[in-house]
Amino acid sequence: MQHILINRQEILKLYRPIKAQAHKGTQGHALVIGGSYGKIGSIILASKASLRSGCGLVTAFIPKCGYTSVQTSFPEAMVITDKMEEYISKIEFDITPNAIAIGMGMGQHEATQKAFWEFLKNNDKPLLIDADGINILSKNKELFDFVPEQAILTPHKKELQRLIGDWNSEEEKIERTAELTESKKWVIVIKGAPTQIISNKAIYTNSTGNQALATAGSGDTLSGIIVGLLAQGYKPEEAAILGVYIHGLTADIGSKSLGYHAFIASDSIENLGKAFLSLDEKL
Ligand SMILES: NC(=O)C1=CN([C@@H]2O[C@H](COP(=O)(O)OP(=O)(O)OC[C@H]3O[C@@H](n4cnc5c(N)ncnc54)[C@H](O)[C@@H]3O)[C@@H](O)[C@H]2O)[C@@H](O)CC1
Ligand SMILES: Nc1ncnc2c1ncn2[C@@H]1O[C@H](COP(=O)(O)OP(=O)(O)O)[C@@H](O)[C@H]1O
Ligand SMILES: [Mg+2]
Repeated sequence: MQHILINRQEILKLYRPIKAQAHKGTQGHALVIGGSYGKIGSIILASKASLRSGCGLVTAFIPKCGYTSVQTSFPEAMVITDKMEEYISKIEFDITPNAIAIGMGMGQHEATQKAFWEFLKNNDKPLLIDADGINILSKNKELFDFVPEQAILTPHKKELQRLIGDWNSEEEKIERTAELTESKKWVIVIKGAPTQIISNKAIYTNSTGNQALATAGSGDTLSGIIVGLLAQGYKPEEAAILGVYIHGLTADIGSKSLGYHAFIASDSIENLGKAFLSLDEKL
């Protein structure tokens, strides 16, 4: 397996500045699906992060109870609601997104699991699966066959354990994740310190980020950044690599003034501008 360090030099090979002639219609439309009663914030963070990563439009698909909070806290987002108040029961939409992220804050209600299954069967868009999307997959391994090649999965340690079972060493963890990646042709982002991405017989280790990210919603924000890049047409592996690097940079930049204690996931979103600008700087 090839080992690659994700550093500025590697990132500049794949980062594309936004063209002067761009408009919201050319920048891509991200759809963020998830949330449940008490966890609508995850979708606010993810959808904000996607728009602040350069995509042109974002739609949030959430249960009804989240409608006012998303529209109020983030007026730039469009919202489609499920017919149920507190959880997602059927994923239907009349838009044509360029990429979809699903699972953040979604919960695992029986009806949500069914809706997720139906969604997987019908979806043909570039896809990121996080949090409860991964948890539902882990409980129903027969669903693996409906997850398309090139899907990005973003488990943290516990979610990865649910997905592949426990491991006895770091080597075994990487080996088993690589086997899964290889057999399904997925891109797996193993979140942690550092985050590692396994894709197409290579392992990419990120060089940005710090303990400021050890805070609620950091992963939801990362999912939003990656789906925003996917919607702009980055290939899944590129979107995962660039997304993880930029997410880490927001913490490296933000923690200089906030420190590690006070930094929260919204500060990642606040610092996305500086993070992207740093890629345009000539060093
Ligand atoms: N504001 C919101 O709406 C939030 C919603 N969230 C959602 O809440 C749901 C539950 O997610 P959780 O991840 O909290 O629950 P999980 O039960 O999946 O994971 C939490 C456990 O994993 C452990 N863990 C996580 N990362 C680890 C690492 N790198 N190394 C070792 N252990 C690690 C934690 O210590 C904890 O015991 C998800 O759907 C998530 O998206 C969370 O993102 C928190 C914020
Ligand atoms: N000590 C750390 N150093 C670097 N990155 C970290 C650290 N702790 C957490 N992170 C990052 O923060 C994110 C946490 O994701 P996750 O656990 O899914 O959060 P949540 O579900 O609350 O949104 C991951 O991207 C992870 O790599
Ligand atoms: Mg998470």
